[in-house]
Amino acid sequence: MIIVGLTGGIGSGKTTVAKQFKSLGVPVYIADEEAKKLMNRSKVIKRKLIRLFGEKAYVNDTLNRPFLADIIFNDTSYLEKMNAIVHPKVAKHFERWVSKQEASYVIKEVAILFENGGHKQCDYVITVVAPKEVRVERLLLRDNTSREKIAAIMKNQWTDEDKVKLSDFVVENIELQDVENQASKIHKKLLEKLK
Ligand SMILES: CC(C)(COP(=O)(O)OP(=O)(O)OC[C@H]1O[C@@H](n2cnc3c(N)ncnc32)[C@H](O)[C@@H]1O)[C@@H](O)C(=O)NCCC(=O)NCCS
Ligand SMILES: Nc1ncnc2c1ncn2[C@@H]1O[C@H](COP(=O)(O)OP(=O)(O)OP(=O)(O)O)[C@@H](O)[C@H]1O
Repeated sequence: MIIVGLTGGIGSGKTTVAKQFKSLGVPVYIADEEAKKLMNRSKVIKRKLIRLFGEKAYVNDTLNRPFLADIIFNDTSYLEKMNAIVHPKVAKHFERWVSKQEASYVIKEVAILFENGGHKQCDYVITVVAPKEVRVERLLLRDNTSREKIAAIMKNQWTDEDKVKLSDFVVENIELQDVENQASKIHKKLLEKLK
């Protein structure tokens, strides 16, 4: 199966672009959503996260997101340790999901791709970009968050410039209407390449 990674910085519009591909009939795997489900479901992950972060990692058996966010986005060593627990399980889950798909290609939407070398497991990579300030404003509208938290998350992510250099396709997410056109063009190009 051909795997197309779809990445971009926080608030760039990955999920918005992923929806366009879904509406074109492409199977889409949202790694972040699946990771969170696994973190709430897998006994092994739970045990390891509690060992790493303490009992507060879960409240009423549900992942304590604000508690974890405070730690990992301010201390890279914890971010790396958490990723080492969660990401291999997500990779396995993705493999199982892929094996069940019937399509020319699948999209894997993933926030962290170049940062951990994950692009090497993709046949093509699409990066979604938007100016930093636009992304911040969108996130402030969407989430109950702060500029400080967004800045802390951005610090752990590559710049758009560096991601674009290693990407096969780039979506500039400014106007929604235009995103639709860009996604359709990329879809056609991918189908052409895969003939
Ligand atoms: C740490 C958690 C609990 C914080 O939850 P919170 O609701 O505060 O933040 P949210 O999930 O909206 O993430 C905000 C942004 O942080 C970035 N981010 C999330 N997880 C990670 C990570 N493991 N490494 C680096 N950046 C990350 C993404 O850009 C994301 O859009 C949550 O992000 C999480 O469960 N992360 C682990 C899942 C994961 O690894 N996802 C990313 C790639 S698959
Ligand atoms: N072109 C656009 N114009 C206006 N708003 C947009 C546009 N694209 C995305 N948005 C909005 O910006 C917010 C962030 O978009 P989206 O959730 O798709 O980004 P993301 O990269 O998946 O975010 P995250 O990194 O948090 O997972 C959402 O509320 C979305 O509706």
